Parts: sequence; C-alpha cells; structure tokens
Amino acid sequence: MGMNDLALREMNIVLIGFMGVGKTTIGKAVAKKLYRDFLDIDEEIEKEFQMPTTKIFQEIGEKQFRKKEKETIINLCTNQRLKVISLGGGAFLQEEIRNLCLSNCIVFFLDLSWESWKDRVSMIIDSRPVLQGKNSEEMKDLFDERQPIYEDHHSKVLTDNLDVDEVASFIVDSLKTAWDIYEPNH
Ligand SMILES: Nc1ncnc2c1ncn2[C@@H]1O[C@H](COP(=O)(O)OP(=O)(O)OP(=O)(O)O)[C@@H](O)[C@H]1O
Ligand SMILES: O=C(O)C1=C[C@@H](O)[C@@H](O)[C@H](O)C1
Ligand SMILES: [Mg+2]
Repeated sequence: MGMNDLALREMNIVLIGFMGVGKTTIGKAVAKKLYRDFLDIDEEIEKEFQMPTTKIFQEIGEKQFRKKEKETIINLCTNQRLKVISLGGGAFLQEEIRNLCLSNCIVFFLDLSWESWKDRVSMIIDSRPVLQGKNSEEMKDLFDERQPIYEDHHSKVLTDNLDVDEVASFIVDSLKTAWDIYEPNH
C-alpha cells in the first residue's frame, strides 16, 4: 500500500531522532491521545531475537541488527496503517528506510540540544550499545554527526524545556491542523 492509497489521517506517524530524545516515551503518549496502537522498532527487534539490544550487538552483531531493523520497518510501514511507530536512533542512517518512511508515513523529528541531551546519558547508557565505551567528547561527535540524517522529515519539534505530555500535545495539535487543512471533508 503506497501513500497515494491512504488518506492522510490513516497514515502511520513515525518518530525519529537521536538516542534518548524520547521517541519511545513520547510515541506512547501520542498513540494514547490519538487512540492508536503504538509500535517501537527496537522492541520488535528484541522480540524477534528474544534478547535485549545490547546482547544482540554482542552476540549477533550490529550488521544483523541493522538488517533486521530495515526489514521490520519496511514490513510495518508498508503493511500497517493508523499506527504510531518509534524508530531506533540509527534507523535513518539507512537510505532505504528514510525513503520509505518519507513516502509512506508522516515523519516527526524530535529535536533536542546537546546541552539538554548530555544530562540524560546516565539514564540510557546501559541499554544503548552505541554509547558504551565512549567519553563525552566522542558522544558529542556522534551526536553532531547524526544530526544531518534527521533533517529529512515532515515536521519537527524542539523538545528542550517541554515535558513528555507537552511534546505529545504539540505533535497531536499539529497533526490535527494538517488533517483539517488537507482533508477538510473527512
Ligand atoms: N521531554 C522529555 N523531558 C524529560 N525527559 C524525557 C523527555 N522525553 C523522554 N524523556 C526521558 O528520557 C529517557 C529516554 O527516552 P526514550 O527511551 O523515550 O528515548 P528514545 O528516543 O526512544 O531512545 P532510543 O533511540 O535509544 O530508543 C527516558 O528516561 C524518558 O523518560
Ligand atoms: O542510535 C543508534 O544507533 C541506536 C539506537 C537505539 O534506538 C537502538 O536502535 C540501538 O541501540 C542503536
Ligand atoms: Mg526508543
């Protein structure tokens, strides 16, 4: 099913952004506000391999993780509708994933400044293999290096100084505005 077959209101909503910006937490809140099901790609991959991401990286390798990540996203973004889907922080590194999401889904970039992000490292590091073993400078380099991949999106929200519920409300309000403008007769 391509974008042309779907009403804007039925399209999956996809959240992108760097590790720890809040894709999973905010995605759940957005789904609840819109009465939709929520899907988290990292969680789907972990279910598939029956192990946490850290263990997948150690025992099966990042390459297989990325392959499964691509297959899972292509499958869900092609065969599902009316979902809120949070991607992993590295998913948009793959051009095929970027292209498919941008043509089939509504893509929201959750933006967060480095200053705010660095205070969250301790909360997330245990479950993010890509951050493990990196010092602050190396994390900053990765953070900067990743920003351009998130620049391909339909809409973005700067989450500095907003709590989870405020970000979710902003996303829902902006979607409803777009739906009313582009599909006024639904
Ligand atoms: N707007 C916010 N304000 C404060 N804390 C937040 C906000 N959004 C998320 N958090 C917290 O930041 C942490 C990381 O959030 P979350 O796991 O949702 O990130 P993520 O983007 O899904 O990361 P990953 O890409 O690694 O899956 C959580 O502890 C969450 O409660
Ligand atoms: O940014 C990344 O490369 C990653 C982010 C997480 O969501 C997971 O998908 C995994 O830990 C890799
Ligand atoms: Mg997540």
